[in-house]
Amino acid sequence: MEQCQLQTNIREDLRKKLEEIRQRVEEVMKIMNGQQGCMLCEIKSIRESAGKLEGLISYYHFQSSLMPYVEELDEIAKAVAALSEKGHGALIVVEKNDLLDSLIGTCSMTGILIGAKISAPLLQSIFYPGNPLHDGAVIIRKGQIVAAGCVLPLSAQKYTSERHKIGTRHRAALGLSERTDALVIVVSEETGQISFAKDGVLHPIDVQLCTKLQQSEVNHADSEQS
Ligand SMILES: Nc1ncnc2c1ncn2[C@@H]1O[C@H](COP(=O)(O)OP(=O)(O)OP(=O)(O)O)[C@@H](O)[C@H]1O
Repeated sequence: MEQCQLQTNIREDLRKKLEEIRQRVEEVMKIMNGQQGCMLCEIKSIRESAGKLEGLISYYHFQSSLMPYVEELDEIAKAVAALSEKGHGALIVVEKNDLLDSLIGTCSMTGILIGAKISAPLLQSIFYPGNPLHDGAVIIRKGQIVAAGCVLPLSAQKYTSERHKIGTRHRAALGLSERTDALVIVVSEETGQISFAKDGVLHPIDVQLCTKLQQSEVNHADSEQS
């Protein structure tokens, strides 16, 4: 994982969530030692808190791995948060050092060249259901949406590490991330879950939570300045 400096409020939130988990683990230990209580309920809470923690850390990891390659991270985050809220499926590839020409336009039988500046409204319209380009992946290179409707190689993996069965959109994200250093963002049409695939691993992320946190960081900085 890249070295990253955590924003103060994100670090605070991580600390709170870890503390919540620690307290729950202590409760489970007490129940094991004879104290009255519901062990299953405590375990369920630990799982929920760990899931939230994973979503937050994943988002931070997502941000820090993309920052050197795209300046318009906020536009991408806004677009995926909106797509997730509306239940519109999406697949967005951010090219890093490995060139993805073989997937794009003239070098491929699929994919339509676009060549437009990255913007949240454009990404949302591309993945609007029924739009001729909504199937397949968008490819982002150096601040531009270079192509849409691109077909990615599928991974042979059919399950995530939690043994959840995954469909072809997620397998396409994994497939490209297994073969190149690209980071691939997926929004599930079925669940609205936002994930990213990197180095052959799929990580769920909590964009809404982090958007709120970033907003409160900006407000906090503004109020400190005034
Ligand atoms: N090889 C591929 N390259 C790019 N996009 C693909 C590829 N295979 C499937 N897709 C996209 O995924 C869509 C089908 O998603 P499917 O429901 O099978 O997968 P899923 O992982 O369960 O996703 P969701 O959670 O959104 O339903 C297709 O309509 C297409 O847009």
